[in-house]
Amino acid sequence: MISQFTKLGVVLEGIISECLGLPPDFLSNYRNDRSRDSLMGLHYFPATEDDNTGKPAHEDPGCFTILYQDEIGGLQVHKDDQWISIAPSKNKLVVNIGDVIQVLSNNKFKSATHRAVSPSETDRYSYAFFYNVQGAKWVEPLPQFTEEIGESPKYRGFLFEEYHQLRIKNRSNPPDRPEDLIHITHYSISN
Ligand SMILES: O=C(O)CCC(=O)C(=O)O
Ligand SMILES: [Fe+2]
Repeated sequence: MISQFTKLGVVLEGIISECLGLPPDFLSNYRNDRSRDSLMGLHYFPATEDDNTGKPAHEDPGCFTILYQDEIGGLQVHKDDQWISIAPSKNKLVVNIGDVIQVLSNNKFKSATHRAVSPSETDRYSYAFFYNVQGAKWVEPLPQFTEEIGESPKYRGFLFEEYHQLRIKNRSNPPDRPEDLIHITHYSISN
């Protein structure tokens, strides 16, 4: 399964690079080390009477994520102030843009805010394949989306590892107030 996702990711890297107006091999060169890519199998238990949060709203930190959900459904994407349910289908994969692409493109592409709702009375399974970058990778808005077009960078640069660790800490050591959770806006430059 990992090798299938990896093959698909290589195709998607090219498509996303071209959609951004970059050379088709841009992302594959940028992501020259695939050691941080990971496949996660997720098992959601049925919702309880007062809580149907499967996975709370978030953006994925890496480049992009390929999601496969079973026929139960529950994946939702936030758009125009609404939660849109993504209908499950055996033949459907969902690709979410992640924070790294948002930063590289200086917000031209937005990382998808999404969540998973737990089903009532049944279990749910999904798979997420995370296309990350290696920990030592420096992430900052590319000149093509800043100085070359007269735009100021919307983020300061950071090491992917640092951001990834902060995101892991959100889960392992959650802050008392939800507004203190670390998002990519942690690196925003306010002009
Ligand atoms: O289970 C799902 O459909 C979504 C999982 C997800 O968004 C994640 O693991 O980052
Ligand atoms: Fe996610």
